[in-house]
Formats: sequence, structure tokens, C-alpha cells
Amino acid sequence: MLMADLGDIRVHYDDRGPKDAPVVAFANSLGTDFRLWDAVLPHLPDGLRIIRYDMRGHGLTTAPEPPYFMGDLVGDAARLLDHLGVRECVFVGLSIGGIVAQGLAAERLDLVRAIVISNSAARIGNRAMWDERIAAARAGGVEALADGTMERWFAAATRKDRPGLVEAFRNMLTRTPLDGYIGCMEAIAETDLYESTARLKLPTLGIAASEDGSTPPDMVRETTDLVAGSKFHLIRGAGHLPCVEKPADYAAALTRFLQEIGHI
Ligand SMILES: O=C(O)CC1=CCC(=O)O1
Repeated sequence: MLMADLGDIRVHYDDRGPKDAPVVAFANSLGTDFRLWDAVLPHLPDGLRIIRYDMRGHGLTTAPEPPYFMGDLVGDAARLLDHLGVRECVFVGLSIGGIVAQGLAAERLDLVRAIVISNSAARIGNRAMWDERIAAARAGGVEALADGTMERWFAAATRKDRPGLVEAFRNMLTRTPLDGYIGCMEAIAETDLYESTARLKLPTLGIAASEDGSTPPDMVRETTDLVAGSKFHLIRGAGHLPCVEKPADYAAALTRFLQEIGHI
């Protein structure tokens, strides 16, 4: 097991592939951990160094008491990449991970040569929506939000035909530390990166999914279009976690982007 001691927290991460290979780093979404990417990895080309980590308050990473700020989450990603000696990676983030990708590109361009904004936006939801979810989680734990979350995360066909997969991710969600879950919701609620993302000048790919109940395609597209020259890819038949439901499609879109920007 790999843990990086970053001072105020220890981050659980995975680092595979040749150390001198082009790096692709992955940041998870709210209520998941780095296993979010398990199904994608076998579909990626050989010869990459793949780094994944559990976001603050998630998986095996330290879960400090809330509130968390987006600056903490962006700082964690930067400190982990510094700790691992990484420069110029392609940083792929899903949902809150996609907000971290935008923040990292704005603050530490030395670390990223391109970003993937997957099922994410410059701003997700609004303060009232997050306050309602935070209150529900405080009252009833993560479990109180689990059924509604599964409807946003997975397409109707997946919920019907792949109950084992949905149960596994439901378990991942409900085992998220309450402090981590609330802390990250607080961070999302306070974040709007519209202006800084509109100033970004680096290769950017937006990935959306047709049945995403959290960040619908139009929302992802609007943020992706803020970055001049960006590309956009829509995955059909998937909800908020297309890397889980359609991993081969997801990996194909990512691989094409890596080729187009000359990363591989
Ligand atoms: O729980 C959801 O609706 C999905 C989500 C929003 C932000 C994030 O990271 O996941």
C-alpha cells in the first residue's frame, strides 16, 4: 500500500508503470475512491505511468474534520505530484476531481500539460442544493443520500441489468467517512471556477455522459467550451460514472486525446 505523508494529511495512492514514462494522473469523484478507475486501466495503452489517489476524506486518505476548501483539494493534488517528482502530466478528474483538474491547471501549470474535465463543470449545483444534501448527511449519514445518488451515477439500464456493480459502488459511497463526504460537499458548494477556467490555455478534453444526473452533457460542454481549442466527447448509455459503466469507450476517448496532444 502506498501512502504519501503530505504534512497535514496522508494520501493513499497508486503509482504504476515506468517511472520515466508519460504520466496520466486520475482524481476521483465525491463518494468514491481511486478504484473508480479500475475498469479503465486495462483498456489504456502500455507504456504509461498511471497515478491515482484517494481524495482528502475519501478511501484510505486522511479524513480531517470539515470544512474543506477547494484550495485544500487542489493543494493536495499538487503536493502529491511534487512528492512523486511528476511534471507535465495529463490530469484526469471526474466531477469534484474535474474541478481539481481546473484548479490545478490554473495554479500549477508546471505540473499539467493537459486536463480532462470529466462529468464536471466550473461550478456544480448551487449553495442551496448542497446545503440540503449536507443537512441530510448530517441527519442520516451518507446512507440517507445513497438511493438518489445511485440514480444520478448509473443509467437506468445499468441499475436494472448490473445490480452487483451498482451494489459495489453503493457500498463504496456509504463507506465514505462522513467528515470526508461533508467536507468535499462544502468545498464544491463554495467553488465557481468560471473565470479562471476561461483563462486556461492548455489542451483540454471534456467528457460527458448521456444519462448523467449530476452533471448533464450541456453543463460539461459549457465549461469545456470556456477553454479555447478544447475537445468534447459524449459517451452514450452511461450516467455520472462513465469510466465504470463504459470503461472501453472512456479509455478510447482518453487514448485518442493522449495521441492528439502528442503525450503518447
Ligand atoms: O453525488 C453526486 O451527485 C455526484 C457528484 C457531484 C460532485 C461529485 O464529485 O460527485
